[in-house]
This record gives sequence, C-alpha cells and structure tokens, in this order.
Amino acid sequence: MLNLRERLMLTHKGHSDLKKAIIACTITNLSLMLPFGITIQIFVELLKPFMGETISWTKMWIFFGLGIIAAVLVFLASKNDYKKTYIASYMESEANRTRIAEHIRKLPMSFFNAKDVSELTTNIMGDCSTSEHVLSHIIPQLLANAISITVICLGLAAFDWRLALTVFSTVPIALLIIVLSKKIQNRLSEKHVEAKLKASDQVQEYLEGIKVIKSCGLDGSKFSALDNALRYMKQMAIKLEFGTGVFVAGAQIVVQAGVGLTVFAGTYLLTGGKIELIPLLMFFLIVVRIYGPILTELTLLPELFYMQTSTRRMRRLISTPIMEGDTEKEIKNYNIEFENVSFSYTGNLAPEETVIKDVSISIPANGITALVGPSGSGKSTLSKLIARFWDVNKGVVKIGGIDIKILDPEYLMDYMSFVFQDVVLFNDTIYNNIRIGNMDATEEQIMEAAKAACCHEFVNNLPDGYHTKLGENGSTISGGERQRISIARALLKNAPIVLLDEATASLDPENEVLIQQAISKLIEGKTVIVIAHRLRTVVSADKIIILDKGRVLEEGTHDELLREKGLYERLYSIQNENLGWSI
Ligand SMILES: Nc1ncnc2c1ncn2[C@@H]1O[C@H](COP(=O)(O)OP(=O)(O)OP(=O)(O)O)[C@@H](O)[C@H]1O
Repeated sequence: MLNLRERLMLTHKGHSDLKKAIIACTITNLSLMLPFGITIQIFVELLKPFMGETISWTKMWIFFGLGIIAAVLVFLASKNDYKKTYIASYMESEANRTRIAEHIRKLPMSFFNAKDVSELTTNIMGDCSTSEHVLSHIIPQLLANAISITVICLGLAAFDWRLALTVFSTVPIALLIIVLSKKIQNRLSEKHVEAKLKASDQVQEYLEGIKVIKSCGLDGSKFSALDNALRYMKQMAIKLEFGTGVFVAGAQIVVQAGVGLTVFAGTYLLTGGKIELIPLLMFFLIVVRIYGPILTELTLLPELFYMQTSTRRMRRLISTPIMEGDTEKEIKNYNIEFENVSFSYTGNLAPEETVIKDVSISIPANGITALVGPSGSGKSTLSKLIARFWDVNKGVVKIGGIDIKILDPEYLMDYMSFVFQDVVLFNDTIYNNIRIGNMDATEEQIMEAAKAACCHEFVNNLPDGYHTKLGENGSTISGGERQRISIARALLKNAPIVLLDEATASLDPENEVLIQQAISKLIEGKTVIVIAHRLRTVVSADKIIILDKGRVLEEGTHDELLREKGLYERLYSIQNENLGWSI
C-alpha cells in the first residue's frame, strides 16, 4: 500500500511543503469566514428595529473597524497561502522533471526501444504539469476545504445539532456517488491520456516527415493517421468530460437537496417553538455560504483521480531499473574481448531474434580494428555492446580484462569517443557543441580541436564564427561540416577508445579529404573500432573482422583475408568492380 507521498510522487521537501500549503490554505478559508461573520453581526444589528430594539452605532463602528482588520487578515493569509502553494508546487514540479530526466538518462537502451520519444516528453512535460496543477490548485484546496467545512460543521452543531445534521445529511450520499464512480472515471482518464499520447506521437511523426509530406504533395487532411489520432483524442476528451460531469452534477444536486431539507427542518423547529426566527435566518445564511465549498469539493475530487493516472505513469517510469555499476575501477589497458557473446534486442535468444550469435573475438589495444559485413550483419550492434548501450544476454564483453557489466555506463563512457553517421548536434552555438566533449576544456583547447578537425576555416566564414547557433540538429550547416564538428567534439574528449561509424552517404571529394584528415588526428595512438562500409578504407587496418548474420565468419589482415578467398575477398572484388560505376 503506497503512502500519500509515494502516491503523489513527492520528494521529502515536496511532502513537507504540501503539508504547509494545506495549513496555509485552511487558514485562508477560515479567515474568509471572518468578513462573513461580521456581515452576519451587522445583519442582526440591522434587524433590531423589527424586534423593537434600537441599532447601536457604537457596535456598527466596531464592526466596521473589525471589517477592515478582517480584510487585512484575509490579504495576509492569501499572500501566505499563495507563496506556500504555488511557489512550492512549481519548485516540486521542477524537482520532479529533473528527477525523471536524470532517471531516463540512466535507463538501458532496451527501454527506449519500447518507448516513443513523444511518450517520454509527455511524461516529463504533460504528467508533471498535471501533477503541478493538482498540487497547486487541487490538493491544498481540497483538504483545506474539508478541514474548514468540518470546523464550521462543529460550530453549527454547537449552535443547533438538529439543523447541522440536516445541513450535512446529503453530503455522504454525494461523496459516495463520486467515490463509486471512481473506477469509471479512472478508465476514462486512462483512455484520454492514451489518446493524448497517440496524438502527440502522430504530431511528432508528421513534423518529422514534413519533407516527405511536402514532396509527395500530401496535406494535413490526407495524413490520415494524424487525423484519426486527433479525432480519437477529441472523442475521448468529450467522453471524459461527460463521464465525469454526469456524476459530479448528480452529486451536486444531491447536496443541494440539503437546502430544502434544512428549510423544512428549520420551519418545523420554528413552528414548534424550538428555535427563534433570527437565529434561524442566520442559520439559513450560513447554510447558503457553506454549500459553496462542498460543491467545490465535488468538482475537485475527479481532478485528483485524473492526476492519479499521471502519477501512476510517472511511478512506472521512475521504478524502471537503471543501469548501474562501479564508478572507480580503473581500466588499465584497452584490449576488448568478446567471449561467447549472444544478444537479441528483445532479450529473447530464440534463433530468429538473436542478432549476435556466440561471438568470440579479440580487439587489440592501440590498433585499428574494422568490422565488416553485409547490411544487418550486426556491426553496429557489436559496437553498441562495447559501449554498454545494451547488456549482452549471454557471454561477456571485457575491456582490459574487466567485465563491462560491472562498470557504471556513464563511467565507461569516459573511456570512449564516438563518431556516428547520424551526428547529433544541439540547438546551441558551435563552440558549445564542441565543448560537450569536455566541459572543462579551455577556449584554447576547443579551438585546437576545431582546427584539428578541419572546422576552423568554415566556422570563421560564418557570420558569428564559433558563436553561430546551429539550429535544431545542426540544420543550418552541411552534412560534412556536421560530421567534422562531431569529430572536433570527440578530439576534445580525447578518450582512449574510439568507435567510428564510417559514413555511408557519399561526401564530395573535398569534404571527404577533410574528414579523413580529421579522423586521422582523432585515432592517433587510440584503440579504434571502425564500422566500415567501403572496404578500400580498411585495407590498412590492423585487424578486420567479417560478420555475417550475427556470426564471425573470418578474421585477419587485408592480405590474409584475400588469401582466404572467403566472404571478404568476394565483397572486396564486388566493391572494386563498382568503383567504375557512373551515370
Ligand atoms: N534497436 C533495434 N531494435 C531491434 N532490432 C534492431 C535494432 N537495431 C538493429 N536491429 C536489428 O539487428 C540486426 C543487426 O543490425 P545492425 O544495425 O547491427 O547491423 P549492421 O551490420 O550495422 O547494418 P548496417 O550496415 O545496415 O548499418 C538487424 O537485423 C537489425 O534489424
């Protein structure tokens, strides 16, 4: 059974802040009764002439003064309440977002395989916003209302317990209606959240595929998946509103029936001489006032149920186990060994799902090892296993004799640099994009890395030089330039192991030469694993490993492999023939 803190996904500070917010909100609610109490006293005073008494102006002035004091008290209480509820809830929401983002960073890649980015965005932004709203607007109000209603109820009971009982007699029935409808509301909330997710997923796909949509002459209405998702979301939103509205309206009618009952009971007591007219009128006034907070309670409860759907999703995410390990064990040499490694992306080692099959290889330190093989043979997967992006399902991967499964993935990353085909650049300046390689680097070191990666010249030709913003994923510069920035980043990191995914897309000769120069600098004296697509680039590698359908087929140097006359020799001669290909 989860406690309130766990249910609402609160930090310890958030939990204690919430308690303070509830107290502050209760004080505000009770302070709001002061002007009301004073108004009633004035009302009693004004009725005196009808009872044959005279109005006391001294009392009226005192009430006037008290009214001003009450207004100041309400202002102070509201100010305190505002600070305690809103500021605290936004701070809590920020803490939660950071906590989720931190957690996501440490999750295994298998998690991302099963999740869409839009779902995670919804987790970080949408679910946190829902809980932020509930923490700031719903829970403090809900509990404070409940406390002040109870206090007033006790006050009324002290005045006349029979009438007080009548006033509140319908409240339990109304609450029962809301509580019993919780299951239906939860189901509708789940469906609504699911529909929102689907819609945001489709919007993302639509925006990412905008080039294809334009080039194929499709328009929004023809993009039926998006259309359907938006329509479904609309339907679910209406269903949720309707499903909730029916129960809330029903419960509110039941509560308001209490007014009629009170009037009926009051008149009965009055005619029986058990209550005076003026106290009864005062009672009626209070009753009208007290129903406001009760009706509000009934509308706030469904919002609390809706929040539970969001927090349930956040809890699921935050309880997904992260990849952890040793952060101090020093790797003394960079020999990489695969010992009987099998791996499948689903975790199931059934033959049709296994993409790496019983691989045992050795990648020597301080040399260049090329991974070669047909498309889908498992080259990229092997490199991902070295970086512990995924954990192997069978066997071990060792670096310097240490099983990498015992190392913390982020710590392991300190030993590695990557140059992938799909370069990831951030919407920031070129300078900051390079600096990601080593956040402690000096300006001089950053410039040096940029020069070594052949970036300096093109960067200097940009209007703002190193301070030019790159747009989303470096959309404002060419593919070759993007690649060189990523090499500068890797150079700055200066990690002992370099994983290189050779670009498949053809670059113009000038770019190719520049990238080649940059890479030569990057791999100097390092342990290099290169995923090679063009075999002429691996001729001088110290070791070439040929993969086919997840198995190691051949190993050796270029000359040895040519002599073997196996798959490598076949692929090499096919690529040589194609060199003469032209249009
Ligand atoms: N994230 C993933 N989830 C599930 N299966 C994957 C994933 N990535 C790759 N695969 C599958 O694993 C197998 C090996 O893929 P991998 O990318 O390692 O091959 P590759 O030799 O690098 O191919 P290419 O040269 O075309 O890049 C393929 O069948 C591929 O479909």
